[in-house]
Amino acid sequence: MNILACFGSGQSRPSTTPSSTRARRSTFDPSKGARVVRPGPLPAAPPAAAAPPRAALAQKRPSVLSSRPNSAPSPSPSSSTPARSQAQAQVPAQSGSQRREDNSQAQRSQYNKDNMRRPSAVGSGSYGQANDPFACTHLTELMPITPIESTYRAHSGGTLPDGIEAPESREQNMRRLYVHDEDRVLLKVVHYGNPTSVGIEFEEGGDWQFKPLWTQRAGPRAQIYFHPSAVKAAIVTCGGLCPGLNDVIRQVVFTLDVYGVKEILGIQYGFKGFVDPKYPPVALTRKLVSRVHMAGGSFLGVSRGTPDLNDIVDKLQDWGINFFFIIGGNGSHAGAHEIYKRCLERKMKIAVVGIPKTIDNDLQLVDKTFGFDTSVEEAQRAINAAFVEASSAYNGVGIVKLMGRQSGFIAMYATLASGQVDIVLIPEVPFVLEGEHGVYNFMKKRLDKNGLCVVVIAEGAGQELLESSGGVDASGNPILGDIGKWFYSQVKAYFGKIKMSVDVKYIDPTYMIRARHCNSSDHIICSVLGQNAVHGAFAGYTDITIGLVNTHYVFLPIPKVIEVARKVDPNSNMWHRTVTSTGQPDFPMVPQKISEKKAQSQPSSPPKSQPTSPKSPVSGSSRSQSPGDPYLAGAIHLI
Ligand SMILES: Nc1ncnc2c1ncn2[C@@H]1O[C@H](COP(=O)(O)OP(=O)(O)O)[C@@H](O)[C@H]1O
Ligand SMILES: O=P(O)(O)OC[C@H]1O[C@](O)(COP(=O)(O)O)[C@@H](O)[C@@H]1O
Repeated sequence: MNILACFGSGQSRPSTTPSSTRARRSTFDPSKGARVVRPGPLPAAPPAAAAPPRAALAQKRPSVLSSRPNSAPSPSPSSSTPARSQAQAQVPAQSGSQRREDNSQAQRSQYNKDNMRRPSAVGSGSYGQANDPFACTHLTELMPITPIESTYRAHSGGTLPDGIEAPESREQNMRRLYVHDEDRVLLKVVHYGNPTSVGIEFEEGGDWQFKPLWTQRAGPRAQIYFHPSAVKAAIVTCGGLCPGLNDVIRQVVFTLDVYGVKEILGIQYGFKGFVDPKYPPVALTRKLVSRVHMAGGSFLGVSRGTPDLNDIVDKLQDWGINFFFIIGGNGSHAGAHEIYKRCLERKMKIAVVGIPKTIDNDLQLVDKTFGFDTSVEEAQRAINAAFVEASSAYNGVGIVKLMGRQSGFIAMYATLASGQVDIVLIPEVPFVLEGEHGVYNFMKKRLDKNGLCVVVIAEGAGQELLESSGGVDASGNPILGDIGKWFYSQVKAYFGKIKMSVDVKYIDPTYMIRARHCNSSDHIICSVLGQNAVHGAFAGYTDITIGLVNTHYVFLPIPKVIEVARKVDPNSNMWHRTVTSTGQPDFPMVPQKISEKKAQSQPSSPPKSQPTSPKSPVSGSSRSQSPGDPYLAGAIHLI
């Protein structure tokens, strides 16, 4: 691939990795870790040698407050002086820059004291607990490192020259630039009032009590664990395309540049770029990436397929990489986690940071992934075209197939957004086509009533109806049968059989929705994710990814987000809203009358501590996922 294809001809070609760096194999040397450039001004870190091993911390994490070496010291109980006067009181005759630093420290301490909320103030739950599932791995748990004062200066773009005293207001601003390591974001914000509440999730054992789960707030820290001049970063984009990839790369590069990092490598064509000598890494600069966000795709290239991860780790070591940013989905994050573990075995001081990319939005825990909004927006164009065609034709039927191999988020959101869809079919909600309660019959009803019918079908829907190849792609993802084309031919056959004249149009915008550049909302998400990935690495975290949780950006441990791919919950409010909007009924696989159902099993009150299946006679879409009662709600609806 011509790496500059998307920039036009006026730019110079990026240089490839210098051979000298390729030849050098770096080994971890604690003494050459982070260099302290300005001793003193920040709260002292605990002695490096005292850093407990990771395993011990995982077992015994008494409090996040004390487990992080860069936690600010607890403020003295007697100190109640306002930040400014306290800071002034502590400053003897000093140089301007020294005084500025001490002021800054005192103000930060006071600020922390004033603003610190202990677990008791925010409720119990995961915060600071020994088994906190969202505690992120910090490099100091793995090896001794001494932090330094952050070089990130978002306000000024650089430090003031020595001898020039900053105005007080600037110091105050700086104090507010950093996120404290103890800041947390609540993961689940709904406190369910009853076990039948829609969307409720049950813990093991059927516990539905509200348990606060806290995630770690992302953002720049006052102390960093790598000196920018010692950082060599690598960025890779893996998996399928997604709008916004270039935006994320751009912001990672910009933010590294603001910290002062000079060496940034772009790995070409995903993980393959580590092992294919035809595509060596390219040197990335602020100038080179400044306009890449205007184009879709990834200017570095993407790929699927799994090269030997040891080869990748060899290359990271050979090239001296100590920041590794992986922009990818579930598969890439699984790879990132494996790479982190292998780096750990080799005692490499490296921050492995993921940035979730999945157009399917199928990543656990986060509000949404970047590019998803854009794909939903682009899908509107296809749905609208289907609607226009259908509404202008005699008995017009428009069918749109949308991406979503194993989850129907794009189809669901695009349907809700468009307001032009009669039926949406997704992988998570099985359906029957034939019969009184099947899809075809409902299509006929809509045609009889409105003269048109628009159907959105996710590519992973109804796979059980098709002959699948059973194969997998290079990354191990299942290769699906083409449900869109198949459904199109079946619809034509059905209406032919019942001798009803229909005009069926089929639109498959699959690659159009992910090949475009992103919309404004995604530009913003990409920017903040990219920036926070760099903040996370400098803050010393590893094996983390960045997510948007309840509108806040957080660091999440990679293992938590890849436990299982996210799917549309048919018991969720959002699915109910969607079918309320389309007006479609359930298309149950095994339609049964409620009387038959009752005869089969005498329902008793649910066993203690077991979820009660929520039933919604209105939408009929609230399907219990418990095996004994699969479609009771659908049966109620049909009566
Ligand atoms: N379980 C896994 N362990 C290690 N690496 C994986 C795993 N699954 C996928 N990968 C790697 O991640 C890359 C992207 O995975 P893929 O499934 O294609 O996309 P995505 O990351 O979007 O899910 C692949 O090139 C492959 O090398
Ligand atoms: O044809 P390709 O490039 O394998 O991509 C198609 C697949 O990628 C997806 O978009 C998911 O990929 P990502 O999770 O990597 O974004 C699926 O919806 C779709 O089946």
